[in-house]
Amino acid sequence: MALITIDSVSRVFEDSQRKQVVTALDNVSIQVKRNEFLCLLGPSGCGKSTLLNMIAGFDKPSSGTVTVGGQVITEPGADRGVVFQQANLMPWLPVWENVAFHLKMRGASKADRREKAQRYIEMVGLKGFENHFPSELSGGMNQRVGIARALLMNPEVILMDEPFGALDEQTKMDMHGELIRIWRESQSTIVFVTHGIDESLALGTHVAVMSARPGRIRELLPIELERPRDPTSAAFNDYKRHILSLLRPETVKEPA
Ligand SMILES: Nc1ncnc2c1ncn2[C@@H]1O[C@H](COP(=O)(O)OP(=O)(O)OP(=O)(O)O)[C@@H](O)[C@H]1O
Repeated sequence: MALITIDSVSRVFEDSQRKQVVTALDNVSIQVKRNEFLCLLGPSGCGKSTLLNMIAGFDKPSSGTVTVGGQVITEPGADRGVVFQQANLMPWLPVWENVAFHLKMRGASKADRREKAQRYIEMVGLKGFENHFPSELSGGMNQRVGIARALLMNPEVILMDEPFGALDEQTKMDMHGELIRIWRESQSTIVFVTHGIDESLALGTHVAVMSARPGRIRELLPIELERPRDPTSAAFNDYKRHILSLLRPETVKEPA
C-alpha cells in the first residue's frame, strides 16, 4: 500500500498581471511507499516545488488529489516535516531551541524541549553545538539544524525542497551520506526536490524525471544501485545517460 498517492494532479496558476494562465502540473500521478526515498528531478520551472507544496498542504491541486496515509491533504500537518533550501532558523535562538521550536509552539516545558531536542541534535551530528547560534554555524550545519527540527515531530514523511542547493560540492556530498544515514535511522519516507541528476542518483530509491512546463512525469525510475553509491561507476553512469536522454528537449521530427 502506498503511503503517498498523487492521483491525476493538475495545477493551473492564473497570472493576473500578465493576463495568462500557467499550467504548472498536468495530470501527475505517483505513488510512494513507506520508507522509499523519492527524488523529483526536472528542469527549473517544471513544477517540482508546486508538487512538494501540495504534499505539504501549502497549496491545493486545481484537479486531482494528494493523499498521505489515506487522508486527503488540505492543510499542513505534523505527519509531514518540511526542509527548505534555506534553513529558516531563528537567529536569536540557540541550536537546541531551534530544533525544539515546534514543541515551544505547543507549550512544552523547557526541560521537555531540551531533552527531546538532544536526540535529534545527536542524530544529525551536532552534539556539542547545542548552545551555538545559527550565525556561528556553517551553511551545512544550519541545514542539519533544519533537518533535526523537521525530524523532531517524528513525521511519517519528510519533504525536502533543494535543501543542499546552496552548499559547495564537498559539503553537499557529505550531507548526502548523512541524510541517507538519518533516513535509515529514522525509518522515514522522503520526497526530495532537486535539479541535480547526480544528487538524485546519490540519494533516491526512486527518481521521478519530470518534463519542462507543463510539468508531467516522464518516467519513474527505481534506482537499483548499492550504497554507498559510486558516481564514477558504470551502472551510475548508465542511469545518468538514460536520465539525460529523458531531459533532453524532444527533437522535432522532419517531415517525411
Ligand atoms: N503562485 C504562483 N503564481 C503563478 N505562477 C506560479 C506560482 N507558483 C509557481 N508558478 C509557476 O509554476 C511553474 C512551476 O513552478 P515551480 O516553482 O513549482 O517549479 P520548480 O520546478 O520547483 O522550479 P525551480 O527548480 O526553479 O525551483 C513556474 O512556471 C512558475 O512560474
